[in-house]
Amino acid sequence: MAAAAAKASGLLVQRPVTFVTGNAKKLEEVRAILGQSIPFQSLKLDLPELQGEPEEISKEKARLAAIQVNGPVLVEDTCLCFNALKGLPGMCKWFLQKIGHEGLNNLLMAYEDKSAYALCAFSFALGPDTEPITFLGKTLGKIIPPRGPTDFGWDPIFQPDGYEQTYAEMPKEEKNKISHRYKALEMVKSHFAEAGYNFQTNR
Ligand SMILES: O=c1nc[nH]c2c1ncn2[C@H]1C[C@H](O)[C@@H](COP(=O)(O)OP(=O)(O)OP(=O)(O)O)O1
Ligand SMILES: [Mg+2]
Repeated sequence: MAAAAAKASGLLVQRPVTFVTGNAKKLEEVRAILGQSIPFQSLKLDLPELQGEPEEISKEKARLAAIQVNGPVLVEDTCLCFNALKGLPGMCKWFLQKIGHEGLNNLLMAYEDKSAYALCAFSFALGPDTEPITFLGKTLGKIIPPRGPTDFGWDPIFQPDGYEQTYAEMPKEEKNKISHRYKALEMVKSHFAEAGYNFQTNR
């Protein structure tokens, strides 16, 4: 209902948008990609690593975050999906932590098909009583033995289609122009522009 009201009149929303994540590298990219287009504050919270379809995980994260923040929240869930494994390992934070880049490569050893996609699901909720809306961004590529800096997740083993470099080897600006996160955020921006939200930036 709040969303409809904001849409109808471009009404002031009395709170700032809070991007909730426990991952500093994600936050860095979101800042770089959004620039000044959507002003937001951030909150470091480790939301539960839920399982299920990416869109549902993301929505549930937004519901949990909106309760904690009691205001407008933006969250995202990202997964790396292997086509040979029908989209698994999906919820890959624990996979990465336990088996690493080598283990993720080994998962594909039995398969010819090394193709994969990075999927990012952003969800936005105006508050704890509104249903989150989700925006998906997907970048296709393949899984390769690690190359490049190892400071962000599975970046070293993901080489996007049409590129000779892994996400990790690319300059940040390049990754941020083609990434799953960039694509999802383009949709978030369009939604914000259409809805005409006018968020108050300080409480
Ligand atoms: O662009 C990326 N490039 C490489 N690795 C990435 C990327 N984006 C997420 N990742 C990693 C982080 C985590 O190991 C898993 C996603 O899990 P995911 O639950 O979405 O992230 P998280 O738990 O680190 O942060 P959050 O507090 O927002 O849930 O993939
Ligand atoms: Mg997480």
